[in-house]
Amino acid sequence: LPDEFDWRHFNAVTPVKNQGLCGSCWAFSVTGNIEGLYALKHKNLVSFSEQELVDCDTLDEGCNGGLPENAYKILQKIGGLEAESEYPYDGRNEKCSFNASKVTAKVKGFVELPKNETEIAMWLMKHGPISIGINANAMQFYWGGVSHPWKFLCSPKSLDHGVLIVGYGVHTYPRFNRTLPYWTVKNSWGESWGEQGYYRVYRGANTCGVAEMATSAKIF
Ligand SMILES: CCC[C@@H](/C=C/S(=O)(=O)c1ccccc1)NC(=O)[C@H](Cc1ccccc1)NC(=O)N1CCC(N2CCOCC2)CC1
Repeated sequence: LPDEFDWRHFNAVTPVKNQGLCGSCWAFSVTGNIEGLYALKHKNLVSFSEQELVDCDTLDEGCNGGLPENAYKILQKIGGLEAESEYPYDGRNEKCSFNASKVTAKVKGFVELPKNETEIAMWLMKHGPISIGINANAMQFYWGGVSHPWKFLCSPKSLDHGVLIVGYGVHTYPRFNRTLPYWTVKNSWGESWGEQGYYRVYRGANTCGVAEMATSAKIF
């Protein structure tokens, strides 16, 4: 396993987005995963529609929450995702205006990854960015660096946010002769949050439950 890897270096990640005052983090986690898969398979980075999921995913609850696995199931059923440009984001629950003829990314299923961070890193390198559930407790007061909260402050079993792993690396603190392995996580709270919209969290201890619900779509 190389020391670090980052899909942003391979044009497989769109710019950081902002979900606004809508609990649609789960939809951004899914579009980020499919954007990566699509970019790698079709050599074309397309921004995909979260609003389609908010409005049309009847298994989930739009701005009131959802789960990536439900989204993959619905996308497989209706056909797939339209581009952001075809179905732009409004950040509120609206009537579904899905148009099957405008589907760009066709979804054929999904996979649940093993709850093992080494296997997740290997899968990431081979296939692309991964949707995860995470406990966001340590994200609300995050200002940068490698987040490594104590377990009792960020239970791996209390997942409440959907985000996207785009890479991993090791941060060295030469002064203390310490190295901290981390995941690079794309959030959907805008570019002014965290490290230009990104969150680095300790890798190797299932911190905040990063390995609890790692999933990916399968696309044509
Ligand atoms: C009100 C919904 C808030 C939203 C994210 C909002 S948020 O703004 O990103 C944020 C997150 C954390 C702290 C502060 C702010 N959270 C979700 O959508 C989270 C995301 C998540 C949780 C666990 C694993 C993976 C992903 N999901 C959820 O909130 N839910 C999961 C699905 C559940 N449904 C119940 C009925 O049957 C169908 C499923 C509803 C609650």
